[in-house]
Amino acid sequence: MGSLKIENVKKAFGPVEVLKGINLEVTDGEFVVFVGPSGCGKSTLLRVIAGLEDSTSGRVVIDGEDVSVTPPAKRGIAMVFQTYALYPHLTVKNNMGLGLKQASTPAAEIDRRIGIASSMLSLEPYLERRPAELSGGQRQRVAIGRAVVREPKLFLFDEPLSNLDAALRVNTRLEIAQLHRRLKATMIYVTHDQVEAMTLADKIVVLNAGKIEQIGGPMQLYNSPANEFVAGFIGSPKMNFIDGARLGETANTIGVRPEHLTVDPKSGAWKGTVVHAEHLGADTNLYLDCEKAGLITVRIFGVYNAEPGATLYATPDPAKTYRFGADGKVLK
Ligand SMILES: Nc1ncnc2c1ncn2[C@@H]1O[C@H](COP(=O)(O)OP(=O)(O)OP(=O)(O)O)[C@@H](O)[C@H]1O
Repeated sequence: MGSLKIENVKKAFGPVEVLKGINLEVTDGEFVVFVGPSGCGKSTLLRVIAGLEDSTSGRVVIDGEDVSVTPPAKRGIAMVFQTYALYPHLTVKNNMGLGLKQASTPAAEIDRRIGIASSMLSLEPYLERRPAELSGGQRQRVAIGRAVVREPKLFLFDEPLSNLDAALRVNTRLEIAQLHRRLKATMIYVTHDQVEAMTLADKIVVLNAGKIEQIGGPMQLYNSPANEFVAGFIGSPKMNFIDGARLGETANTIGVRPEHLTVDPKSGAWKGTVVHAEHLGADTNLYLDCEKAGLITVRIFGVYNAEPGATLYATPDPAKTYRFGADGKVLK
């Protein structure tokens, strides 16, 4: 079991309040991702759940038990850090087993659990190596393995892929997704990368300046963002925001995703000039400077040849256009 309830958690460092009243429920087996820009408080929230940081007020409840003042080691959690935090002088096997040994787990049980975890994470060939003899990706798998053997109620991941190169990040992301499916464990994962959030999460918590902007499944946030912040944060390239007044609209801002615009050289809603074309192979990002809408991004599936300076018309899909009020909230 591994449910979590966060009740009105606030955290201040001196006069600065970095968590401004967080409420959240995580059910057993869920994969929840905290995402938001740098400094929004996601790591602090994770550290409060882990007990590495005391909240200023509010409660953390794990499996129905208030653990707000319980020391980290007694909360039934295991944390995986960005920096791996492995002991350099210990072998992979001993790094993975150390926590269990310290908790006086019988040696046969430690071996059994290391066997299962190392097989899941393809670490069997490296058990006798030391961290310095491993690649970054392998080290992170050891850090994940060390969490797995503890059979925690909650797995906490703090930007675990940030130190890996792009290809390894994709591989390790896939491994974490498969691990979650196999273990059916509750996982809480912090990242500033919206792609990681979209690909891993059952539920995404979008944080901004110490507050939750929206909670929802990846597609819910993509299709029905509650406000301009979430609309701009989820999705890549970012949603285009256009001043409503420029388009003769009553809404303060009009939002349209680059993939929900089409282009035509002869006619369309917004006449523009090609500023730049990015050829990504599978698709093309066009940057258009439009008379009405200003500088916008259009994403076209496949290859599209457009010379800078050429005239193109962009047309938004009206069914996929968002309207925002002056307070940034989406208008229904
Ligand atoms: N120990 C501390 N003392 C004072 N301020 C802190 C401390 N830890 C974090 N902060 C501040 O709290 C805010 C939130 O930090 P936090 O690390 O939670 O953000 P984050 O969303 O995880 O950002 P990042 O993605 O950059 O890691 C930041 O402004 C940070 O400077």
